[in-house]
Amino acid sequence: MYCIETSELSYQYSRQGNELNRVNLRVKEGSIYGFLGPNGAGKTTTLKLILGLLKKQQGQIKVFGEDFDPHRLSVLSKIGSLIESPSLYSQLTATENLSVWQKLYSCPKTRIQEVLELVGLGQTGAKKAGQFSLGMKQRLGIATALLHSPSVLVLDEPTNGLDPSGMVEMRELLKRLNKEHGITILISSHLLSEIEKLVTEVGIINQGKILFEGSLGELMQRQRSAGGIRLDTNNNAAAIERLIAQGLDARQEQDKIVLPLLARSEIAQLNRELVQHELDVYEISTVESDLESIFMTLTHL
Ligand SMILES: Nc1ncnc2c1ncn2[C@@H]1O[C@H](COP(=O)(O)OP(=O)(O)OP(=O)(O)O)[C@@H](O)[C@H]1O
Repeated sequence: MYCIETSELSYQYSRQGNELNRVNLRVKEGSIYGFLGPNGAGKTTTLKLILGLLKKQQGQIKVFGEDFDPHRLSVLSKIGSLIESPSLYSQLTATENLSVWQKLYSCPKTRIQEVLELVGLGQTGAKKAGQFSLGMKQRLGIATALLHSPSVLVLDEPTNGLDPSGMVEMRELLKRLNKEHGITILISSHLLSEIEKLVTEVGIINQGKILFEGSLGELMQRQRSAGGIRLDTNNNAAAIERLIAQGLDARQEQDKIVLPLLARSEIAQLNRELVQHELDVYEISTVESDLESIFMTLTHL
C-alpha cells in the first residue's frame, strides 16, 4: 500500500492558472521520498493539498488508502508536517513551546521530553526559542510535528537556509526517524544535492507536471546513460568524419569531440582507428554526468 498517493491532482489558484497538472505521486510506506523541483514548480501547493491546507479541486488524494475528505481526522492523526518555517513562540523555551501543542493534541506530557531528545534538543533548558539557530528552530518544528506520533512526516524544504553543518544534522535526524522509528518521510527541496544522500525515492516536478518518479537508483541509471566520452585530436573535424563513418554518434562540443558512453574495448578500437588514419589523439576521457545535471536537463534549467 502507498502511504500517500495522489491521482491526477490538478489545481489552479486563478482561472488562468494551471499550477498543478495531473500530478501522480506515490510515496511507499517506509521510504524517504524526495519531492524535487525548481522554485515555483508546485511543490508547496501539492503538499498543502495533501495536508488539506488547500481545498482540493480535481483528482484524488489517499493517505494509507483513505480518502482525505470523509476521513479528515483519521488522516491528519497519521501525518506530521512542517510547511514553510515553523510557528514558534520566540519568548518561550523549547519545552514551553511544545507544551502549547501537547495540550492541543491532548498527548501525554512525557511525550515532550521524548520528542526533544529525538531531535537532539533535550538539553536546551531555559534558552528561549528566539535565541535558537535556524537549524535548532527547524528541529523544534519537527519535534512539534512528531508530538502526536505520526506515521508519516511531510516536510517542505526543511533544509532551506541551513548552513552545511545544520544540513548534516537535519539529514542525520531524518535518517534516524526513518530507520529507527519507521517514519515515512516526504521531503521537498529545490536542490537535489541537498537530499541526494538522504532519499530512497524521487519525484521531480516542473511547471506543475511530474517529469520523473522512481527510485534514486533509476535516476542514477539515467545519469549513467547520459554520460559520455570526450575526445581531443590534432584535427577534430577529420576525426568526427572518421568516427561517423564508423557508425558512432560523434559531435563537436566547444573545442572537443563528444560521444555516447562506450565499453573499454570500443574505446581502444576507436583510438586505433584514429591513430591508423594519422590523427594524433591528445585526450580520451569519460564524462560522468552528475545527478544535478540530470535534474537540470529534466527541468530544462
Ligand atoms: N496563494 C497563491 N496565489 C496565487 N498563486 C500562487 C499562490 N501560491 C503559489 N502560487 C503560484 O503557484 C505556483 C506554484 O507555487 P508553489 O509555491 O507550489 O511552488 P514551489 O515548488 O513550492 O516553489 P518554492 O520552492 O518557490 O516554494 C507558482 O507559480 C506560484 O507563483
